[in-house]
Amino acid sequence: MAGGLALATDLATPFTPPLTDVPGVEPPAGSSHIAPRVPSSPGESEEVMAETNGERHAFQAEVSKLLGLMANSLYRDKEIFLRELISNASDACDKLRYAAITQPDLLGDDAALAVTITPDSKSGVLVVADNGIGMNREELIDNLGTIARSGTEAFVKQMAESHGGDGQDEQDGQDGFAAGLIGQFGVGFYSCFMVAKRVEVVTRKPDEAEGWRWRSDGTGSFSIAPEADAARGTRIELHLRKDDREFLEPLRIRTVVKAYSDHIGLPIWLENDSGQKEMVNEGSALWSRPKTDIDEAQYREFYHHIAHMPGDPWHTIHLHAEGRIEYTALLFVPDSRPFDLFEPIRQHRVRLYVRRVFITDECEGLIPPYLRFVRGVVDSSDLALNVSRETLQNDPILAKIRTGLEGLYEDAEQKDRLLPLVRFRSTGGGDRWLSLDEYVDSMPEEQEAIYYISGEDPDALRRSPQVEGFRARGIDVLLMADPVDQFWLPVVGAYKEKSFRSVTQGAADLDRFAVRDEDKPDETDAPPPGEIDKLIALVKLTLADAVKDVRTSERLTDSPVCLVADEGDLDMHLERLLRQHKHEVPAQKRVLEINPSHDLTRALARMVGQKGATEALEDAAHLLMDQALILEGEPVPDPSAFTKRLSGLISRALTE
Ligand SMILES: Nc1ncnc2c1ncn2[C@@H]1O[C@H](COP(=O)(O)OP(=O)(O)OP(=O)(O)O)[C@@H](O)[C@H]1O
Repeated sequence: MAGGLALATDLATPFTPPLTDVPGVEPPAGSSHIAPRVPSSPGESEEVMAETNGERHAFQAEVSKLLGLMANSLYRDKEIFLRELISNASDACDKLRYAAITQPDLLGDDAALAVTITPDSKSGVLVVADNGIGMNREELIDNLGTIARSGTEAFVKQMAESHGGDGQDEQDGQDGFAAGLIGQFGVGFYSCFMVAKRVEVVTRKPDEAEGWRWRSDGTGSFSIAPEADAARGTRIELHLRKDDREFLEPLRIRTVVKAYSDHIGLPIWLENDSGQKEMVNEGSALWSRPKTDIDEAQYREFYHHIAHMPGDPWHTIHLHAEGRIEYTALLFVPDSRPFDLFEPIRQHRVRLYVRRVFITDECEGLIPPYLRFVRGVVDSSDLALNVSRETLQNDPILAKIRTGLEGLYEDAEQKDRLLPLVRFRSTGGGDRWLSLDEYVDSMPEEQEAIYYISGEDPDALRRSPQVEGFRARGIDVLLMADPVDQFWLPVVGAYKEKSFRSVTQGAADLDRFAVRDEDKPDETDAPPPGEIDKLIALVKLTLADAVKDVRTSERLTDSPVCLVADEGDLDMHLERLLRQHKHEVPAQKRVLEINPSHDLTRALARMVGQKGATEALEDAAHLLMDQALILEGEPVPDPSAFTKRLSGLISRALTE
């Protein structure tokens, strides 16, 4: 999937060269901006070419790929294209309504913002029009030529990551994967190519005299030309394919609007041939309706509209706060992890409205960063409509709303309420998810800390050498396998006065816990303690700068060695995580711990001081270190030396 990977990394870059910049396409004489005819496929492309005398632009490569997918889609819920167009139209009206707060002239004598759907069965054209904010030439190129939309970007990324990247199997319709995702994510404007062989967009901004017409047949390029007499807003004309003309039937349109767009807070009109209009949606913002009037399907649709997430809401919170301040919040907890959870800006995605007028979806501080997976809207009756987006963060009313949102949305002060809700797996708990209370209640009396081990894979963590000694003493260790664990643990520090302690860091302090009988080492064969100390000294000398220290271990029962971080040093898993995220981390030296009861250690200890054993012991010291690295999933620094030493050791053992 070579193409797929490139696709995933390039998505954020808007790239829409005029076709004159595309290699192999010569501009016509005397013109630098009027692009030539594009080598086109027969049929519809020819038709567009003949009509068009505007500039021609190539779609960003990812868009072309997406369009190919759309055009060949066997996706049965094609109707979602209408949801996407209505959603865009409604956003465009929201934007104009907001702009008109400070510039009322923008609305002129057309203040009734609405979406109008007009089917024309004779020409086979379906029009979805709004009288919203419109687009100028540059916006048209940026918005309808590249992928800038977060949801669509995530869709293409998933497609690229899960497949061969050329999208071929999806295009063949053999695979339900992409089709499923189209419905879940919604792929915005481009989804109209599922039903249209050609799309024309006529648009004008409220404060500009010049309008524009964008056209494309969805096969690699689009054209843009000035349009005289364009009405304010945006009018999308879909030249439907023969097989998709069902979307011209009023009954079909009504049903689709009702199913997907009923919650939209402005009227959606259906206009018939004789110009009569009927409103086909409820027309009031969903969150402003009483809870009892809303069913689950409506909440679900609103979630899809607002969240651009696959799946359904896992939990819905709809609250009207009354009293000193009034606001409504409709918030959703998604049922899967949002794709942008680890973006560095940690921006939340809750939209702020003031009395049904959309203000911003970037209101810093409305939701704390750690709850940025929450989706939804907050609508306040108390904020001033002309509140500036820049000063919002310091607004005292907003501060009250912030604390009022279920009370959970305050940072550190809320940790005592949040921590009891968190569940963990543990070394002793099998598949069970433990609460911290359960863990603390079952701790042996002498245990003072909550032990945990962090890494990527819970099963691998269970098998880690560092937990052996804890298991042997009946001490449960929590498995922290989520990357985010590394970040909250140092901040939270303790629960019910028991500090969190990594078992891969610092001294284990296990001698006050009794080892279970079945795990007790056989002491009959143990070398005198002095010999182990000599071995430790030899290993330390041999490994020199490669380790911070070498010491005997209490943590190990079955494995001969393990690595741990020294007290106060960076946790080994956190170090790896930071490196993966391209953070500069100074090289950390680790402590090598050796199991004094292991047969191998005992055998080596007995060799110390024997004549001619030094070379074999030095090889063994390196091999012990390499083993410990392998157990940590770390690369061995010198693989060829490792192989040589190992082969030497095996052949010596075999020939002796
Ligand atoms: N009817 C419209 N009026 C004005 N601008 C529009 C309209 N339709 C689309 N656009 C512009 O085109 C952009 C791309 O639209 P698309 O549907 O592909 O994604 P999107 O709506 O931006 O996605 P998201 O809702 O995640 O932001 C929009 O962000 C908007 O700027």
